[in-house]
Amino acid sequence: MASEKVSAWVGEGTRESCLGAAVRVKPILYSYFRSSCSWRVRIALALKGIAYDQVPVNLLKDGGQQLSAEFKAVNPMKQVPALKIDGITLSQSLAIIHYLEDTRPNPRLLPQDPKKRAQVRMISDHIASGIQPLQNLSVLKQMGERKTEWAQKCIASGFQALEQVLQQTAGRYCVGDEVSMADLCLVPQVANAERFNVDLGPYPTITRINKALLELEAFKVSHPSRQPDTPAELRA
Ligand SMILES: O=C(O)/C=C\C(=O)CC(=O)CC(=O)O
Repeated sequence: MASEKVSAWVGEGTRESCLGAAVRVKPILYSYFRSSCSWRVRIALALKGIAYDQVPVNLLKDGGQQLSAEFKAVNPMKQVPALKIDGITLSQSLAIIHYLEDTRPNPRLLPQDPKKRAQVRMISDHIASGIQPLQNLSVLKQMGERKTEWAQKCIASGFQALEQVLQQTAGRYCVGDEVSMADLCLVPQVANAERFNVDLGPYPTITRINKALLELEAFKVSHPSRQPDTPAELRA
């Protein structure tokens, strides 16, 4: 955390102007460049054209800045992302994305058709609850030398199911031809798979959709290689 950003840690979503009226201030995203859950939210903010400030929280430095008393005051769950917006602080990436969808509906990230909507939520939950938490930093720390093998196993098993599901739901993207919340979950999870050297050969649909999504500007600007806290050696 850069010292000039400290004020952001205690800032509210709104401030009083000199005339006393509440003025909407830019949302503040607490993020870590390589956190897949933070990336989901960065994509949503980019797609919806929401300007925001970023406060980097380094998950490795100082024993993990997310565990500091300072950050715990922002998010008692001690995880990124957290988003200060409209006077409240939200955490949990899917809850944040749902709030953005409810308050800033364009472009929509959930299809109108109830069946497609359910499929988007099904895929999002499968990744956000069924894959990513099993290979999260806190779990991998417990796995010691088996860390990579464990991460590969969890991701591969989740991707086997996902590949089958996508063969039924996908068009150009995860569900039909519209970018949805499911796509915001897919791309960061594929990046984690690549990081842990998971063989993506058995998942042609996942690979094809990931490639198509990475061509979109919102996925590019939010990419871990282009964040304020991306180390020089990992910059694009
Ligand atoms: O630089 C690091 O190694 C620390 C943490 C991460 O990558 C983020 C995660 O915990 C994994 C994830 O978002 O799925």
